[in-house]
Amino acid sequence: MVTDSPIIIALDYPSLDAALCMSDQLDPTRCRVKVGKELFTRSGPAVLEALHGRGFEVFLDLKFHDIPNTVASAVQAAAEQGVWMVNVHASGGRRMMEAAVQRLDQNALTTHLIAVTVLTSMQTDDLAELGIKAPLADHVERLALLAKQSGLQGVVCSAQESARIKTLCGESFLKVTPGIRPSFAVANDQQRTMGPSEAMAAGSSHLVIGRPVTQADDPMVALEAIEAELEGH
Ligand SMILES: O=c1ccn([C@@H]2O[C@H](COP(=O)(O)O)[C@@H](O)[C@H]2O)c(=O)[nH]1
Repeated sequence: MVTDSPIIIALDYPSLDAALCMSDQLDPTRCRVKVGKELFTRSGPAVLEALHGRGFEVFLDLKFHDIPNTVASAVQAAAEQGVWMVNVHASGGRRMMEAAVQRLDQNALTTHLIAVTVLTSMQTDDLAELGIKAPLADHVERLALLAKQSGLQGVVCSAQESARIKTLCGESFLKVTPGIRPSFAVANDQQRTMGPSEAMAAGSSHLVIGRPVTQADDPMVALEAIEAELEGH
């Protein structure tokens, strides 16, 4: 089932049952879902099968980061399971990203491949500790351009960087943005945040939303509030 909604709900749960309990309250015509490291490590490919069976398009957010051949094989494995989107870390470099793109092309796999720039939980000081002296926004832009030149379809970035990446990499280059925080939600461990409608106005193509919905007292009320805020975008 295909949706036009920019919303991707992060199913960060410790079991298949818990994730499916949430997904059974969601409508695949109104959002996509994201499977990350915790859920996939616990439930394996069964979760993808179960979500696909319910009609959801799935972003498999495993953020591969390894040598080119290993990443290309992992991306191929993900795509062969029918996921809508998969990702790698842009800091794995050009050869790694090109190998992943080439592997998808060689096998006629149409899964969207995007790259993580700088995690939305990080700030400039965190980069400085890693020896990266550039301002955070500059580093994000550098990695986004590298991802584009390597043939990827988009990046994971903070919505704070979406406008600049849109200018640099073009409108059709995907800007998938976690760290989305509606006014009723707390930041948790996110550092670079933005509200849903502000993020869309800034040029985000997709909004990744986890705890503001999944840990709300009533997840569906929280999701409807976000959808209402987004009406018109
Ligand atoms: O830079 C990144 C990359 C991925 N994520 C993931 O998105 C969700 C966000 O969940 P919230 O509960 O809305 O904070 C989560 O699965 C992260 O692993 C990210 O936050 N930042």
